[in-house]
Amino acid sequence: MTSIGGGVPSPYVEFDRESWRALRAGTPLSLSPGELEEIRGLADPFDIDEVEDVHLSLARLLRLFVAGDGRLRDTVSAFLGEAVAPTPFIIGVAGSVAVGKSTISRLLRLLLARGEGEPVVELVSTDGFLHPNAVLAERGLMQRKGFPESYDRRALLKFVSEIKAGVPETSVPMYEPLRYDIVSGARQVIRRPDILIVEGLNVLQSAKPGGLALSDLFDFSIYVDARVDDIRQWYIDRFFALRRTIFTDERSYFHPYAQVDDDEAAAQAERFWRDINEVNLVANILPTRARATLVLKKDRDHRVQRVRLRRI
Ligand SMILES: Nc1ncnc2c1ncn2[C@@H]1O[C@H](COP(=O)(O)OP(=O)(O)O)[C@@H](O)[C@H]1O
Ligand SMILES: CC(C)(COP(=O)(O)O)[C@@H](O)C(=O)NCCC(=O)O
Repeated sequence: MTSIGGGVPSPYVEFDRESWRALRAGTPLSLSPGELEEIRGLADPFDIDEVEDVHLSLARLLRLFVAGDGRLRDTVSAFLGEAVAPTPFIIGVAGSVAVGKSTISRLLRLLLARGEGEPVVELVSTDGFLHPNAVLAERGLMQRKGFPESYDRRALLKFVSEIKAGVPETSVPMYEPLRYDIVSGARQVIRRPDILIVEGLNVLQSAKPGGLALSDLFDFSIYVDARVDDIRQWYIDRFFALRRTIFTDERSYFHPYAQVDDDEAAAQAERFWRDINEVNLVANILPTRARATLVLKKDRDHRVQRVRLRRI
């Protein structure tokens, strides 16, 4: 048993990369190099070793959890003497800006969808629930994008509750990173998936006293973790990669940063990191880490080096 210091036993089982990899237990690699390229985020050096060493074991564990959920439902059905309809299995993926949540979520979606019975797996990012820029500006929150108060938390909770309740169809608003804003009127339609992945900075926030938190509806949650200084560097590296790509588009909110010199761009990226994203990480996101079922800890090179799994 691992200890959390002072001799107090830890509620987690901890694995290094090698011992976690062994838990893949023959799970086949069902992903081509082309598919890996498609799901990899910009400036994320994610590679096939990462899938083989980390995510196949994780996919196996998630499938076991989904199967266990089904057995629990059978138990309740037996108790009630009538069949209880299955509800979607909900997975939350949390962590800082620029930590690589989207890549991991896209990969899990693909791996899980290729499991036995080919379940329907949907992925929703919480950015669609950000208030539009006009609302953020009116509330003085433009420098707080990504903070809990920058989201329509009620709408997000309603959406996940609807999914958990098994509604046949629902939809979520859409965010366009290029324009840095909600696309007015656009919706992503979600039709009763077997598994839903909800990815975002704040998905593990706790509720106000007496309230219901999003994470109360999760069947499994993952926190993607790394040292703050390493994430800062990844944020800046990605800002430079975006400068060479998306920011060159005149419609990009960040287009002005494609036109300044490298020193000015670096200074601006540092400011965005220090004044917005690091404050949010330290004040709001990191404190939710202990609520995750599983923590993936990345090293400086973006490679997962340790995995912590909560004892159930
Ligand atoms: N300014 C931007 N313009 C366009 N795309 C962006 C911008 N910032 C981030 N992205 C993209 O949005 C996605 C989510 O990024 P982020 O919220 O930082 O989470 P993470 O890096 O953990 O996936 C990533 O795929 C990233 O490449
Ligand atoms: C869109 C985000 C708030 C992330 O949204 P999420 O899907 O995690 O809810 C974030 O990527 C972002 O744009 N932050 C604003 C600060 C910045 O531009 O760096």
